[in-house]
Amino acid sequence: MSGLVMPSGWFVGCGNMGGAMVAGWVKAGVDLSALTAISPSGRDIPGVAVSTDLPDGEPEWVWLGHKPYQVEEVAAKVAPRIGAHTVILSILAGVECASLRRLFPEARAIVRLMPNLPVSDGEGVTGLYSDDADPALRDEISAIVGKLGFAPWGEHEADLTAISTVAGSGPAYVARFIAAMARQAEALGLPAEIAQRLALETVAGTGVMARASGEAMGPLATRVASPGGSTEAGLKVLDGDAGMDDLVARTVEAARRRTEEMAAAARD
Ligand SMILES: NC(=O)C1=CN([C@@H]2O[C@H](COP(=O)(O)OP(=O)(O)OC[C@H]3O[C@@H](n4cnc5c(N)ncnc54)[C@H](OP(=O)(O)O)[C@@H]3O)[C@@H](O)[C@H]2O)C=CC1
Ligand SMILES: O=C(O)[C@@H]1CCC=N1
Repeated sequence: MSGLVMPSGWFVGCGNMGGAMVAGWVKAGVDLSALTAISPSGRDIPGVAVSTDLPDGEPEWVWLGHKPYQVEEVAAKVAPRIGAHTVILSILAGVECASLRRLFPEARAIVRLMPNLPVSDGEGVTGLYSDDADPALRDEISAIVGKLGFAPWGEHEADLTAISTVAGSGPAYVARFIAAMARQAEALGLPAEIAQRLALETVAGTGVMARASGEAMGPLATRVASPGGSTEAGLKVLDGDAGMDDLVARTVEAARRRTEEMAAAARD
């Protein structure tokens, strides 16, 4: 055990993302004995007690991990069960603090988090934001969420949109990039399994190396690309019109627009 104890409470909707957070805490040795995952299906969630209904007693922390469009329905059940000491911690994409405060008027504090899936291995990114959490609560939350990886607090609520559309969605984008690299390795004649593995190891290895050295991406790429060589020829395509920057800009903008739509839906 890490000595860290999760405050008593509920994780309401603990699916792909909530389950990844629980897995990360279990690996980090966080004591989850006071946490109950609320799962309508009652399916097993390794590392945490599961209930199909809200347990008795007033929770200290309530994590919201269901889908954003379910927030009104969930709040109708949860809000009457919380007290002035309860903290709401929401991972719902787009749903703003003001919307959560409207739905949970009694809560001690409203905290928004934007995690990503690698939290399951302590390698995640989790953006944090609150209008009303005091410094002691922020420190307590940072200690727990910091066990899942990099966990910066945003200065403005809009920072969470940036974190969501880049880091929250990021593992899906990176998965597409790895798959595209693997397809090309296969097209050049490698067996599918080797092609997949080399694409994955290339991305993972580059990340590990860059994190260890702190080297910026520009010089890193330059170290690979010999002048007049093959990488330079490849980079001219990636760096050209409608290349990587344009593709990523359009991708992130589409995610940002959808985040704004989800925020607007929850404001009603
Ligand atoms: N997936 C990701 O990478 C990220 C997701 N998020 C956010 O996390 C949230 C969940 O996404 P994700 O984990 O992918 O979705 P999932 O569908 O995997 O999980 C949602 C969970 O909600 C539970 N649920 C369904 N209906 C209700 C209800 N009425 N009351 C309580 N719980 C309910 C389900 O429980 P069961 O199946 O046990 O019945 C399900 O496991 C979303 O709000 C999303 O914006 C944020 C960052 C990244
Ligand atoms: O797709 C979504 O809406 C959420 C937000 C970031 C990752 N998944």
